[in-house]
Amino acid sequence: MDIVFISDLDIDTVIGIYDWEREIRQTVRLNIEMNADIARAAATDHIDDTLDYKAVAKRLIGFVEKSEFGLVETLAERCAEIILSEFPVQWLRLKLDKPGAVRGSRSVGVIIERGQRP
Ligand SMILES: Nc1nc2c(c(=O)[nH]1)N=C([C@H](O)[C@@H](O)CO)CN2
Repeated sequence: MDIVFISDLDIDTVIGIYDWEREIRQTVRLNIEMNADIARAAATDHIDDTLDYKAVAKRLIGFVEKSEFGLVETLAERCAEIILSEFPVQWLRLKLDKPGAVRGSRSVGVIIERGQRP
C-alpha cells in the first residue's frame, strides 16, 4: 500500500477539559498517513491522479482552528471523518499530539486508524 503523509502539522485551537483551557489557544500537532495510488500519479505526473496533501492540510487547518472540543479523541475522530468523506482516501492513520499538556512529558495524545486498507 502506498502512502501520502503529512508530518508535524501544528495548529492552534481551543482544546481541553479544564476551565482555564477554554480561555486560551493551545497547539495540537497532526501526523497523518493516508493510502494513495502513487504509481498512477507517477505515470501521469498529474496532481489529479494523486491525493493532494496541501488540500488536505488546508482543510484540516481551517477546521481545527475553528473547533472547540474538550478531548483530543473527539478532534482526532472528526479530522479522520473529514479526510475519509471529502478526499479519495480509504484508510488512514492519524496521530494527534498535544505537546506540553502534561508536565514532565514531551507530548500526549491519541493514534487512530480508520477505514479499510485497500
Ligand atoms: N485521554 C485523554 N486524557 C486527557 C485529555 C484528553 O483529551 N484525552 N485531556 C486532558 C486535559 O485537557 C489536559 O490535556 C490538560 O493538560 C487530560 N486528560
